[in-house]
Amino acid sequence: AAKESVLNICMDAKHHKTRPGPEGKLYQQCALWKDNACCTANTSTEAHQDQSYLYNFNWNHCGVMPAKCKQHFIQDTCLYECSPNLGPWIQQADNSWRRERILHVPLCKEDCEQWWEDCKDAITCKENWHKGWNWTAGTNRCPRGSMCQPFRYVFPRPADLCEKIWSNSYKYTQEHRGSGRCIQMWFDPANGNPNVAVAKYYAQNRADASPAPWAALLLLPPALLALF
Ligand SMILES: Nc1nc(=O)c2nc(CNc3ccc(C(=O)N[C@@H](CCC(=O)O)C(=O)O)cc3)cnc2[nH]1
Repeated sequence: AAKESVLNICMDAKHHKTRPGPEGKLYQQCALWKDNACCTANTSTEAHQDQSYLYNFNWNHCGVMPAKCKQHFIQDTCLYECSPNLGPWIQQADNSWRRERILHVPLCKEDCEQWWEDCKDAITCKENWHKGWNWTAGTNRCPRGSMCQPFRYVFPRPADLCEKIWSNSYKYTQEHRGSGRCIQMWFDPANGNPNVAVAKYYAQNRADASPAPWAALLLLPPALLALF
């Protein structure tokens, strides 16, 4: 049976609403989620700021991030903050700033590859952007000993970028946009939100949603097991 409880929910994190709902207007790249969102209008605006109050996170820690790369980080922020379709991948988190996180969200191949393509010449000093920064100035700066290098050295393949940058929030997949088997960071809202069906699919087919056949053995009385 479908795990209905993971459909149409918001994670318990820093800026998420308690439950999803319509927002009327969401800012620019986050507008795709306006009919049903986990973010407020305010969060959607902040997602577009270079130094937003969301996490005081600085994209420009190794010089200015090119606009064509930054649009993917904005889109990632919109998906992370606004999507009500990430329920099947919500897990407990061990961070001070959130109680829940997303883990292994199957990202469409094209979305990951375009992100990498548009960012391969951008510069960073870290592979995991969640941890290990120097925050003494109030925003993230490169820690001592970490070198500013092009993304293509820090993240040799698209999968390295999509998976490692946010502690495995995403899983790189071979699934294509429109297949109904992967989450899209970008979509045309005129055709509805394609991630609704993807969440439904994975809610029904998750490994941990139905017991493995061998689990039935646990139900055998111990005495009967002793006979074998
Ligand atoms: N897809 C996606 N998944 C995410 O989990 C995600 N998370 C953020 C939030 N980003 C950040 C980055 C750094 C810190 C931070 O304060 N890091 C500290 C450690 C804090 C702690 O874990 O207690 C550091 O050491 O740098 C917080 C949130 C933004 N976009 C995301 N996008």
